[in-house]
Amino acid sequence: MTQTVEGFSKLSKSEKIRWIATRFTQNPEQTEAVLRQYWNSDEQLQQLHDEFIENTISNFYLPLGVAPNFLVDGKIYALPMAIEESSVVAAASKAAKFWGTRGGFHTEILGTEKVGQVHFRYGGNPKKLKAFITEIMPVMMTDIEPITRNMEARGGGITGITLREKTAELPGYYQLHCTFETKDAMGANFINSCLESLAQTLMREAEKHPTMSSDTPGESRIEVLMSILSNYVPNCRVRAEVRCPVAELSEGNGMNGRRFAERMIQAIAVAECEPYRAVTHNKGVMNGIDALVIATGNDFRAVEAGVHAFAARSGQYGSLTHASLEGDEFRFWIEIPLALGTVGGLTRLHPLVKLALEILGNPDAETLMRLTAVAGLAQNFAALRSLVTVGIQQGHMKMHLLNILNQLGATADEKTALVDYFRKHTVSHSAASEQLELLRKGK
Ligand SMILES: CC(C)(COP(=O)([O-])OP(=O)([O-])OC[C@H]1O[C@@H](n2cnc3c(N)ncnc32)[C@H](O)[C@@H]1OP(=O)([O-])[O-])[C@@H](O)C(=O)NCCC(=O)NCCSC(=O)C[C@@](C)(O)CC(=O)[O-]
Ligand SMILES: NC(=O)C1=CN([C@@H]2O[C@H](COP(=O)(O)OP(=O)(O)OC[C@H]3O[C@@H](n4cnc5c(N)ncnc54)[C@H](O)[C@@H]3O)[C@@H](O)[C@H]2O)C=CC1
Repeated sequence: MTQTVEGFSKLSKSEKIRWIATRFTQNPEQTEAVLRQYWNSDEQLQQLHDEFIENTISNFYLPLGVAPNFLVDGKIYALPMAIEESSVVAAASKAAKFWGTRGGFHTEILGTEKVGQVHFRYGGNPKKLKAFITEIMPVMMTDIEPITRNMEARGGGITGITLREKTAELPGYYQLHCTFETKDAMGANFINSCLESLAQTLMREAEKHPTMSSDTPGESRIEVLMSILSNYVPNCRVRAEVRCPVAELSEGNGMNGRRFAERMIQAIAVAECEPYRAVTHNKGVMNGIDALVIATGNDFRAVEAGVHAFAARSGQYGSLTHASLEGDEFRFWIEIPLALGTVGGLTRLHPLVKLALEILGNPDAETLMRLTAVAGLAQNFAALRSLVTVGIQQGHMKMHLLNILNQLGATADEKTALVDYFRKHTVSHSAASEQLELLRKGK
């Protein structure tokens, strides 16, 4: 049976499922049953989900958890988190509880500037190009006005357009480097529409212009390659911080507060100079960030790409979080670029996203940036706190126990008994398997 297909996109949903099930799975009836099991019983709702993407055959569930007790800038929040990994929500909750009694999290928006670029080639005199761009700038702004009008009314729009010569990096390569304010939208579609308008004007005017036109009639010497936003947004940045006297750090850490603070700072110093550690350190930060980004219907690929580029901005990939100990005061903070939206994309469409935003008090984009940075900082604090004290496995495996028992096919009663047993014993896959066997043998 052939495993390639022409016109798959034109098949009905049932036909797509049948085609996939019969060609790629052992038991097509069971495959169809599993896929249908995850359909929503409300047909309209299912259709909404089907239409989010293309070739939809089912829904892919992720658990939605909630981490309560986040005191951020004097206000209490419960953070909705969509994530598949056990212990992340518990860790965030524990960190929130800890800092809630120590003044909470303090945040600051350091900028909201988004970026997009028109990449083009030009083989002529750079001075002539500069003069030409200056000359056509008013035309560009007039042409783009229908796209920017509404955003400007909200206080946003294009904030800058500069010609950048990049011929040292790549022969003939120039760009229009543009900056934007997109208010409560992440802004990808707005920015891309603006850039494509700028590119069209650039090409059109170059064809007409005596110094820019090529020898071939109807062609210009400027050739636009592509127009696209950048997901690197170092000036759309937020800072979140916690601080307290070292004496207040000892609680629950099993060690003197100053020693704990010093070990935290050392752990960050390791992540600053050792990329193998920095990647895992930042993965822990992203546990919190991605979970909130996904729950609020934002683009986690965009956030991930931008954050890691920022972590490598010095040329060496390093820690996203930082800590200091000045006198008796311990400070722990994160500075992170985040282009997020509370309008646009799926934010007003997906019922669970709408609910997640409601739980957060229907924040504007800046507030969501603040809360997301806090989620990353809290997560990193929880992970480092475990790492520099008892180790990660104790808490993580405690949370992972139910997954292990489910994998082993434990019944509800067996799970209750073994959760109780492992309150006082170290969890591992083999220990869980052994104890389940003993339980079943009645020992
Ligand atoms: C896992 C804990 C929280 C246990 O911590 P614990 O001290 O055993 O928890 P506890 O039972 O004493 O409870 C204290 C609080 O923790 C929370 N908590 C506790 N249990 C639950 C639960 N079942 N459900 C929800 N919340 C829970 C909750 O806030 C609770 O307060 P309460 O609700 O009772 O008032 C702790 O050990 C911890 O924070 N560990 C860190 C876990 C972690 O970072 N996981 C991420 C996955 S590992 C990874 O991917 C990243 C990493 C580690 O590699 C990054 C890096 O290397 O930097
Ligand atoms: N490289 C990337 O990151 C790319 C991402 N995308 C996708 O684009 C989507 C995000 O694009 P957006 O333009 O944000 O969404 P969108 O296209 O849904 O537009 C948001 C629109 O909402 C309107 N709006 C209403 N109230 C507003 C307010 N208070 N502030 C700002 N705008 C307001 C504006 O017209 C704005 O353009 C995401 O789904 C993302 O995955 C698309 C292309 C590339």
